[in-house]
Amino acid sequence: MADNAPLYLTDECIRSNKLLQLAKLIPAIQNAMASVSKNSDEVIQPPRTLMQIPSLSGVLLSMPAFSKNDDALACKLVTAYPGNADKGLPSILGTVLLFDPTTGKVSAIMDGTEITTWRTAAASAVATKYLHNGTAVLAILGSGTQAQSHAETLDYCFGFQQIRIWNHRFEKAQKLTEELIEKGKSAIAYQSAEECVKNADVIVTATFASSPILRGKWIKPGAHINAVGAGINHHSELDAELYQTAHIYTDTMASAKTELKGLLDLGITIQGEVGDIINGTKSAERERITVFQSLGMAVEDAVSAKLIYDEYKKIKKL
Ligand SMILES: NC(=O)C1=CN([C@@H]2O[C@H](COP(=O)(O)OP(=O)(O)OC[C@H]3O[C@@H](n4cnc5c(N)ncnc54)[C@H](OP(=O)(O)O)[C@@H]3O)[C@@H](O)[C@H]2O)C=CC1
Ligand SMILES: O=C(O)C1=NCCCC1
Repeated sequence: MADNAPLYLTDECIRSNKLLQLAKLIPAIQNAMASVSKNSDEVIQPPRTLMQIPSLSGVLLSMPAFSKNDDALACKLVTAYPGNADKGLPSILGTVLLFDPTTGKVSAIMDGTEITTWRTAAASAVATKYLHNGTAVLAILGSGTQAQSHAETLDYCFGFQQIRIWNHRFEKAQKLTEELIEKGKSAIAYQSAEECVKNADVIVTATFASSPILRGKWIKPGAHINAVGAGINHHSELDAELYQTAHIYTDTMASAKTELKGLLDLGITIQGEVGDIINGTKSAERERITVFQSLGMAVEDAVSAKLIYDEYKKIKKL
């Protein structure tokens, strides 16, 4: 490889060299979320393009962003193909181009699945920190990649007494539960979503469900929900009653205007961005049911890619 050729970092390289560590990732994502909500030029992040391919049940998103504080300029191209599991592939596949911000030259090309997996869970951890009202019981609906990264990341941050897992196919809930138990966590698989979330403090929905899997009437007052999954829409996993009664925050209102149009058209109010709470420009009502409606932001990918690049150069002494 020529000296000035871009680095190529695969998901396996990122994993095996531990290039993306929660201890650094979570603060970086928190700063990025805060910056997005400041009226400044710290972050440039146009609304992403989201191209549906209905005949193949797939989606292709293009996500560019610049973070001045992190000196990170990147663009992620990412696909979501819910049917990929049958083909032995992750549902979410991505590639991130990281640029030298001063010249625009590509410095690294990275697989984007690890980045997407962990930065999404890190964003939920930040939202949970600012919106939750108790962290004894975590309930996760779904048992795929995001369910696993959320179990590990939220437990890393809050040390839950119990992690409950439900999946529409029970065997998969059992499998993730066993994996978590092997890692020393106190995990239980549930056959019923209602039983799984009963009295839970923090709930995660991370599925491709296109009709509600979580109902407002099942949830205790003050519970916090990280709604991560995007089936046909980003807001299909929770029922209308929940959206009508909860205080809802998102990561970026700029994307919410189009991607959550279905909710807004129902007259549902989005209180603001999690960054507003981090910045102290809005205050959370933790005693209410709160929802972090996660959309996913390009700047999260940019700062994650920069962390990986810097860590790789450090360990390889480049
Ligand atoms: N907000 C964000 O930033 C991001 C959001 N996402 C979204 O998170 C969700 C999960 O992604 P990921 O974990 O990578 O995907 P996986 O394919 O790894 O997991 C998907 C999970 O959803 C379950 N599932 C699939 N179809 C249905 C259904 N109709 N009803 C209920 N459950 C269903 C699967 O169960 P089984 O395998 O048994 O079918 C599995 O547990 C997706 O919607 C994805 O688009 C992903 C990345 C970033
Ligand atoms: O990377 C993201 O952000 C994604 N959001 C929605 C689903 C696909 C990936």
